[in-house]
Amino acid sequence: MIYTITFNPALDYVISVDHFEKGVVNRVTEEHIFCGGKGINVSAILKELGYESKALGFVAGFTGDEIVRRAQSEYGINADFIKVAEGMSRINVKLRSDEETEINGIGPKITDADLDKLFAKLDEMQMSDVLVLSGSIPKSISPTIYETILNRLQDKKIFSVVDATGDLLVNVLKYRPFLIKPNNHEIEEIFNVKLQGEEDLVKYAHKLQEMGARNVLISLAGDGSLLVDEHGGQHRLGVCKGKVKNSVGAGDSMVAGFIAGYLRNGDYKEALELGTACGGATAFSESLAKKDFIYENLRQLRGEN
Ligand SMILES: Nc1ncnc2c1ncn2[C@@H]1O[C@H](COP(=O)(O)OP(=O)(O)O)[C@@H](O)[C@H]1O
Ligand SMILES: O=P(O)(O)OC[C@H]1O[C@](O)(COP(=O)(O)O)[C@@H](O)[C@@H]1O
Repeated sequence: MIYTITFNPALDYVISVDHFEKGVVNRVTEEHIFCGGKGINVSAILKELGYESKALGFVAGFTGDEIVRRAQSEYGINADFIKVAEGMSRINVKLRSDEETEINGIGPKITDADLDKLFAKLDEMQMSDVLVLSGSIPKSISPTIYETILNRLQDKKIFSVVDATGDLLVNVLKYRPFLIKPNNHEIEEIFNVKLQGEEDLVKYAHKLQEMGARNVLISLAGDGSLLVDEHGGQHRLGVCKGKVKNSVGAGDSMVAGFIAGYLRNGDYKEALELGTACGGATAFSESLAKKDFIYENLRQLRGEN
């Protein structure tokens, strides 16, 4: 079974404004609301690819109810969220204008008793299950929570996938996650450097492996991605061709596609190609990508069209 955890799900409020200006009233020309949060997005794309998963995490308030409703009705995923008493789930604003700007909210208060309920669900995990830990965590939780979870599951020999930023990511590397997927900006933040080219990408991927990661997938938005696999293989791939509509969720889609591609027969090239097709298909869609469009992008990427 595949489990995803979204500690801080959100309603993504995606708005378009012509030439956004600070300090004045801006009028929205287009608006959409989607159910979001990294783990939920991963579960949604896995479902498109034919893989069931259990989407775990915490929700609160009316926004939390709406997140669960949409996760089930729009994505058809098995949403097993814990409802917490205080606060509300986030509304994350995604502003599309001359530049893309994101404003991500804080999230509800999660108590130790709430966390215990999550641990009880995780205790059901079996050997070879996949656990996807992705996204930020609400301020009310200790920043060591990802470590706590992986430490707790250490003896179960699960495959863990971590898509998070800063210390949240760095501190779990000692648990040898199967896959991490930082983007280039996150690498720069972690190592406090400015990446200077392809050689630097390989260099920092190797550093992350030395720190414990097994497979490192660095995503580069419109410039594609680099995978350094645990056997030392380097795979550099470009992107699918298309017109970008909304790149929110492209990274999560790539993670889902990579997992599904890998689960098919353990082949890294296939995993990276399917991840790239999912990332591209989401970037070229108004919301998360649908199955047919993902496979259309995969065929285009492989030159089969
Ligand atoms: N503009 C784009 N054109 C084509 N593919 C894209 C585009 N943006 C993202 N993708 C695909 O999605 C993947 C993940 O996107 P990225 O923006 O790097 O992730 P994140 O959202 O985590 O920062 C990229 O490696 C690429 O394959
Ligand atoms: O938990 P974080 O880091 O605040 O990110 C949450 C946001 O990331 C998303 O999951 C999209 O992530 P990506 O664009 O990186 O795939 C949104 O749905 C959500 O608003």
